[in-house]
Amino acid sequence: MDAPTRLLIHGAGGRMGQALQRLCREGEGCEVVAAVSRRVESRVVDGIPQFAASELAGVPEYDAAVDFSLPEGFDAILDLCLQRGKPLASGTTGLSSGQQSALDAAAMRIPLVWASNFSLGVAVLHDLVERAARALPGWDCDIVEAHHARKLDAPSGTALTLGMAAGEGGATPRYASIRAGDIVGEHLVQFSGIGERVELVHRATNRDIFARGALHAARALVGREPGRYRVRDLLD
Ligand SMILES: NC(=O)C1=CN([C@@H]2O[C@H](COP(=O)(O)OP(=O)(O)OC[C@H]3O[C@@H](n4cnc5c(N)ncnc54)[C@H](OP(=O)(O)O)[C@@H]3O)[C@@H](O)[C@H]2O)C=CC1
Ligand SMILES: O=C(O)C1=N[C@H](C(=O)O)C[C@H](O)C1
Repeated sequence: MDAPTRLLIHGAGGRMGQALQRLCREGEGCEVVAAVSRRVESRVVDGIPQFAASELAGVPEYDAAVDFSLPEGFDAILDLCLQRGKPLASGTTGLSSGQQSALDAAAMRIPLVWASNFSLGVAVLHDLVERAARALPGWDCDIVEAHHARKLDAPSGTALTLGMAAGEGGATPRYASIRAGDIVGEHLVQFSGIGERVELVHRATNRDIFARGALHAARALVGREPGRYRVRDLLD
């Protein structure tokens, strides 16, 4: 059997970080060697070593990093992966255009993937949206996304990426955001013509779909040439 992939999880104390740590404890072929959050209360939780963001430079050796933090924490994990020459799988949304450019530059030196949504369903939805936009020229295109009340960025990263797919197909999307309750993540892309409407919808009901996708991507990056990979490049 292959040795488990040694992972650094950045943003470990958050909703996604907790899901990632639980899945790694349950299997997934990964061992978490460092769980990094803004602040830590205990040095070890369920056998996983915990580090504060201020201690990032001192984390132990790892094979790949998985980042689900916030834009203000993103630069530090990208820098660490560059210094150590290690792959990075990031799902942090709300990044600035400068941070996206930094990802492009880093991809000359390390293998990395950034995805606004690591679910398989949304990967398929991108293609459907582009195809619908191409087939329905002149129709109105609206993207409505709904997330839990604590989500900070709007529109969601997924909505913006779906908007780019619609744009590739020639549409000019408008965005609307709902922040309510504990909604995991829902995206509706609506094309409206005269007398008819096409609706493409994805509903996430569990964060494990994102976490599994990111863990798979992180493992798949190990040993690859430097480059900016897409989720679909890393599917089996
Ligand atoms: N691409 C995808 O498939 C998905 C992307 N996301 C995105 O992932 C990100 C995280 O989401 P979620 O888990 O819900 O958010 P949370 O707010 O629950 O968690 C954020 C985590 O990041 C940590 N953090 C914040 N600032 C820093 C920093 N400066 N340095 C290090 N760590 C920091 C927080 O630390 P502390 O615990 O100490 O506060 C916390 O652990 C968001 O951008 C979200 O949009 C979410 C789901 C799926
Ligand atoms: O913050 C979240 O929760 C999510 N964020 C991502 C986004 O901004 O699109 C992906 C998913 O929808 C959940």
